[in-house]
Amino acid sequence: MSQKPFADNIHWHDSVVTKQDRSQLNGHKSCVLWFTGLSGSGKSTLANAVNQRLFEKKLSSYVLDGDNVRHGLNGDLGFSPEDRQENIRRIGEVSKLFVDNGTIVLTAFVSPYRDDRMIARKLVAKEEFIEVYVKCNLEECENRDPKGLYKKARNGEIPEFTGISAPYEEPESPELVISSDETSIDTSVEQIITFLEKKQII
Ligand SMILES: Nc1ncnc2c1ncn2[C@@H]1O[C@H](COP(=O)(O)OS(=O)(=O)O)[C@@H](OP(=O)(O)O)[C@H]1O
Ligand SMILES: Nc1ncnc2c1ncn2[C@@H]1O[C@H](COP(=O)(O)OP(=O)(O)O)[C@@H](O)[C@H]1O
Repeated sequence: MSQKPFADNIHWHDSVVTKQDRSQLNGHKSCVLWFTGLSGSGKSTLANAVNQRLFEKKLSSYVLDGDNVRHGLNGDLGFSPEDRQENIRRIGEVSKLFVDNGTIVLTAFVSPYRDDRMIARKLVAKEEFIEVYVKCNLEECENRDPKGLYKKARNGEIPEFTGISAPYEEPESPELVISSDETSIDTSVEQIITFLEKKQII
């Protein structure tokens, strides 16, 4: 079966209200802040802290979080490489819609495979995709173990666990690297906000 079996019968509708119109209304540009890193590295913590700062500045932003999205939209997916790819593909498409809506979307997914992250990157314009590598050594992630998952993974209760029994491919040229095992949450948030200001997104 072809990947898009109904493509011939589907037609694209351009929106009358454009992304530029929405950006003008919001007073800022839109983008994807794509947080990637090991479980426990701090993706959710940082994405939510940045989101809070943006909210306080009265900017339009939204967090898409791995755990939450897997409860609904991607509830049918597991953690095989194929399922992770589909997970990231869907999140990429959802992010694109948010960007079109003029929103700064912050995604917090392990997204361990370079090729999958590249698929998400290519869905939006070059300057709209900001890969944020939340770098944290495995030992520190295991010490944090906020959900007790590393313990379970070490006990063999969770197969294909990233960092333990499944790979994490480090980003080669991310727009931002946050060393969360060396940098405080506040300083990291500042680093990301400063980046958005420097790029004149906000
Ligand atoms: N096998 C395995 N490997 C990695 N992570 C696992 C696994 N099983 C469950 N979890 C929990 O699910 C969260 C990762 O989901 P993601 O959607 O971010 O994963 S992925 O991007 O598709 O790889 C991840 O959330 P975070 O801890 O927030 O990263 C884990 O809590
Ligand atoms: N500098 C830091 N940056 C981010 N998180 C940190 C930092 N120091 C400690 N933490 C803690 O590490 C844990 C990271 O968990 P979480 O944000 O859920 O990670 P992830 O979403 O990557 O799985 C949280 O309990 C957070 O408070």
